[in-house]
Amino acid sequence: MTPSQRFLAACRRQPVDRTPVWFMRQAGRIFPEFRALRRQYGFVELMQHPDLCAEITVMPVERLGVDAAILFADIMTPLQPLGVDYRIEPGVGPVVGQPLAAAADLGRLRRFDPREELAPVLETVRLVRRALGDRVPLIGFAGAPFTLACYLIEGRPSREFHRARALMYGDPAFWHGLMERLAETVLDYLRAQVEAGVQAVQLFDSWVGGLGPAAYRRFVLPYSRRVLEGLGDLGVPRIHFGTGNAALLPLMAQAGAEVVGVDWRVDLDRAWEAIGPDKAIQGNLDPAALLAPFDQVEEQARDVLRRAAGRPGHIFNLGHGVLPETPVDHLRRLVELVHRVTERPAEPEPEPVAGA
Ligand SMILES: Cc1c2[nH]c(c1CCC(=O)O)Cc1[nH]c(c(CCC(=O)O)c1C)Cc1[nH]c(c(CCC(=O)O)c1C)Cc1[nH]c(c(C)c1CCC(=O)O)C2
Repeated sequence: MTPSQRFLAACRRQPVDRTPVWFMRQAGRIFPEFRALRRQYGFVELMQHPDLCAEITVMPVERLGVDAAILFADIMTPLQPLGVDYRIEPGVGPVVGQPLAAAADLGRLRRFDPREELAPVLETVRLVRRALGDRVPLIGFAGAPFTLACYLIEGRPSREFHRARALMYGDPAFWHGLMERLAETVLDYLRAQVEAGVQAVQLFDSWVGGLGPAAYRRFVLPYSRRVLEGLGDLGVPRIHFGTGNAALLPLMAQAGAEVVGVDWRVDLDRAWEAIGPDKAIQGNLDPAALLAPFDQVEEQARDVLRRAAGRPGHIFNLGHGVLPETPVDHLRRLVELVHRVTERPAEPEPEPVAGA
C-alpha cells in the first residue's frame, strides 16, 4: 500500500498499512508564509489566485507529512456568487453585510453555475492535483446548509445562534426555503469540485451541536441528506463532520456519508458505537492538547488510538480545526507518532499457484 491509498482505503473501512492522519484547518493559518500573504491580500481576494491557493493547499503535505490535502477555500466561498456580500474579519470570522431575516429576503439569492462563477476554486483543484501527483489525495469541502444558514441569519459568528434557531421555529416557511436553496447550492458546488478532481468531500456542520435531536431531525437532516445522497453516484467518499452534541451522532450517521467526523467531547469508542460499525470514523484529539508539551500530546493521541483499537475505518484527526497558535513541529511529530504506533506488517503477497 502506498501512502496515497491509505486515506481513501480507510474511508472505505479497508485495512491499511498505517492509520491515515490529516488535520482540519491544516491549510493556512499555522504557517508564517500564509500570514505574510494575508498582509498582502484580503481573504476573499486571495480566493481569486488559484496559484497561491494551490501552494497553501500543498504546504501541509510537504511540511507535516499528512495523508491528505484539503482544498484551501472557506465555507463562505460559494455565498458570494449567491449574492451575499461578506468579509472575513481577522480575529472574528465571517461577517455578512446584510443578514437574511424573512422569506422576502430569499429573493436576493441568485442562481449561478459554480463552473463559471467559482472557476478560480475549481482551477485550484486542478493545480493541486497536478502538484500532488499520486502523493496524497485531495479533499474538497463545503459548509453544511445549517451552518451556512446560521451565518446568513446572524451575520457574524455567535456563541449560540439564537436568532437562527428562533427563526427556524418561528418562520418554518422561511427556514425550509432557505435550507432548500443552500442544499441545492452546496450540492452543485461539491459536484463541480469532484468533476474538477477532488477525491473525497467533507461537509462541515460546525455549529449543528447547538440543536437537540428532534430539531435536528426535522429542520436539518433532510437537507444534509439531500447534499450527501446527491453525491452518491460520483463514487468519492463523503465525510460528515459536526461538533458539540454527541446525541446527534446516530442521526448524522443516517445522512448518507461513509465517514462521520467527531469532535473531542465524546470518547472515540463510544462515538463509534453511536454511529455504528458500518461507518468509518474521523477524529478526535482535542485541538487544545496540541498547545501542551509534546508528552501530553502523545498521551492524548495514544488514548484516541487505543479506543480505535486498530479497527479498519479510523482516520486520525483533531476534534475540530487546528488552533492558529499550534506549534507546527507538534503537528509534524504527531503525524510521525500516529504512523509509528499504528504500523502494521505488510499483507503477505499471495503465493503463486503452481501450474497457473
Ligand atoms: C466555521 C468554518 C469557517 N470556515 C470553515 C469552517 C468549518 C470548519 C470549522 O468549524 O473550523 C472551513 C475552512 N476554512 C478554511 C479552510 C481551508 C482548508 C483547511 O485548512 O482546512 C476550511 C476547511 C480556511 C480559512 N478560513 C478562514 C481563515 C483565516 C483567514 C484569515 O487569515 O483571516 C482560513 C485559513 C476564515 C474563517 N472562516 C470561518 C471562520 C470562523 C474564520 C475565522 C477564524 C479562523 O481563522 O478560523 C468560517
